[in-house]
Amino acid sequence: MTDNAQPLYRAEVDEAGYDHDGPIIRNIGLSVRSGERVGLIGPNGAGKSTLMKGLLGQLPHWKARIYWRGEEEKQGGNSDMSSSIAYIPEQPILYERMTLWEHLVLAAASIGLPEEQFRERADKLLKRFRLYGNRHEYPIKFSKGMQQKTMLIVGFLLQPDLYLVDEPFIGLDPGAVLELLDALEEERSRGAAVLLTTHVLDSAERLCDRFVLVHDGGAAAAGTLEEIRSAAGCGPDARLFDCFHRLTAQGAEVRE
Ligand SMILES: Nc1ncnc2c1ncn2[C@@H]1O[C@H](COP(=O)(O)OP(=O)(O)OP(=O)(O)O)[C@@H](O)[C@H]1O
Repeated sequence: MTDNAQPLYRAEVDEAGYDHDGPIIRNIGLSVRSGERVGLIGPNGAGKSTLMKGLLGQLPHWKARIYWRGEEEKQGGNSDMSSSIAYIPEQPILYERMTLWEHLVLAAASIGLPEEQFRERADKLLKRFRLYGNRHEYPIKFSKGMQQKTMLIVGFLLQPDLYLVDEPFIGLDPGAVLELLDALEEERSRGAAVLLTTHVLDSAERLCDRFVLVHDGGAAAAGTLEEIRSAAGCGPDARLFDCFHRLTAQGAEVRE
């Protein structure tokens, strides 16, 4: 590790899965600092979504320690962690009888966002993701990409300290991907941290400061692109894509 700043968020996961018999995830450690973007990458079925579900408290079997600003999170504790995290899911979660604008009003109310700030942020995001003209329509009737953008707008509206984002690039057109990368860059400048899962390795390489490569439920490598290259035995110009293929063919386990 080159940076000694304390992580905003750290998870040390011993075991995670859907029942006690066969954990899907074993021994993965990951951390995110303020202003940092960390990519969870790995082949289909490696365990990325399972890990994300665990971090969100949605798994039946979860043996892990979570630290927020250096303090271990205890169940029933009164830390500000949960109100400081926004989750942007891959499968949109939408209310059937609410317009896009009403989704935004509800999200803003959940964090007590003042009216003026709400309108300013909402208008900017709706224009940025080209849904301003659709704001009084029902997202349940939107295309998949428009629904994905709706989830992004709701997440960005909240301006949390940490974003957990599942497969943000799938379903977006190239213009929307560029807007997403720009929006994430702006959030980084504000100091927000991002932990995302993705298969889109060229966008991940462009965006992320560090990576955790999940393979067979463990971490096959973790670190900056340079560290991933070295773990994969790749040269200094190797793309993340090439390292990914080398490492998923090898399968050594590490703990960050
Ligand atoms: N609800 C579930 N119940 C039991 N097993 C599950 C469930 N969801 C996923 N799994 C299993 O957990 C393993 C990891 O799946 P997971 O969805 O976490 O992979 P992933 O890395 O996100 O894959 P992908 O890139 O294909 O989305 C797979 O073997 C899968 O069959």
